[in-house]
Amino acid sequence: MAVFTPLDDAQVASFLERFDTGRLVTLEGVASGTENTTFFVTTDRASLVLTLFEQGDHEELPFFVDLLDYLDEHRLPVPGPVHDRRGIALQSLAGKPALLFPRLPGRHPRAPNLAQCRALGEALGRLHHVGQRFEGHRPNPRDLHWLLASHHKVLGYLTPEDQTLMADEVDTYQGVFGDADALPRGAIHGDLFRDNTLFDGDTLGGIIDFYNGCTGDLLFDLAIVINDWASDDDGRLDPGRHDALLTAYQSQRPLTDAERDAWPMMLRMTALRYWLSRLLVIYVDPPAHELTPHDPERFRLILKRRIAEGALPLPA
Ligand SMILES: Nc1ncnc2c1ncn2[C@@H]1O[C@H](COP(=O)(O)OP(=O)(O)O)[C@@H](O)[C@H]1O
Ligand SMILES: N[C@@H](CCOP(=O)(O)O)C(=O)O
Repeated sequence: MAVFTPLDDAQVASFLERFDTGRLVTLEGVASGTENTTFFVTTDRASLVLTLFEQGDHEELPFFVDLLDYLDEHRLPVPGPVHDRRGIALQSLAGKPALLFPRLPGRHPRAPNLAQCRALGEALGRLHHVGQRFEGHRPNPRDLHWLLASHHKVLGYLTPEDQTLMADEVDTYQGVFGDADALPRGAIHGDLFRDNTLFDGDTLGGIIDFYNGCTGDLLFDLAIVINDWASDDDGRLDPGRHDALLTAYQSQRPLTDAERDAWPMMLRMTALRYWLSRLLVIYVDPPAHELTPHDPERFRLILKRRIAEGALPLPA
């Protein structure tokens, strides 16, 4: 479930009076999602999504509002936060920070087809192209520094073989990604899994859940996408989806030589990033609310595949 803070019609009807979005017709809690409380709100004029922030550092919320405003102004398919009559987006409701968004059309693709991969690749390439000029700043919370500091916490829960695998990998990444300025940086989504996109048929309705958004290596974002969108059940890269995504991405932002060199290792580092974050959720820092944790094994498998098989050739 993802309604941690229940709301009633009267609370939301009164909340909506701050906006020019019409009067409440229906209020529906959204079951999916893992971190925040989400409601679908229908008014006599609009379909909206209401998010109450349940965790995280609330001081970071203005960064996410600025990022979404910026991407929306640049016509990226994201839900730009609705601003109230005074021009303010970030609100408070039931004692929690709250944002209202337009409801985007579509569903999360479970098995994305090639047209959907092309649409996502093109949108991500555009996001990274315009995101290089975004002036906000938030360090990547899941970068190499985090891997270095956090991986020790889970080693004791792993088999000796996996302990060696994880420790050796992190050591290797230090050699490859130690130079912070080597790769192009800008605004990134930071967690662009299939379930953070909505597709209406082959049309990308939008990209949601920017709360891992930050400023960091663009290649980090792209590697997260390829590992999630283009891996088969055995963790192998599917050449069709891989090439569709990367060709569309590069039509908007060609990769630099330094990025091409770093690519195989970035696929490995971002696989380990999720292996580790999922292990941390299970063993070290379980969420306050009861939720089914994501499976760490999926990303251990992907990591082992990338080590054994390397990356596929990058399209030109
Ligand atoms: N702007 C939006 N338009 C349509 N559906 C949305 C929108 N934002 C969120 N949702 C729906 O709400 C669910 C939970 O939102 P999400 O931001 O992913 O929550 P959480 O941060 O708790 O994981 C999504 O899976 C999606 O179904
Ligand atoms: N989408 C992720 C969860 C978000 O990552 P986190 O590092 O912020 O916990 C997943 O599938 O594990």
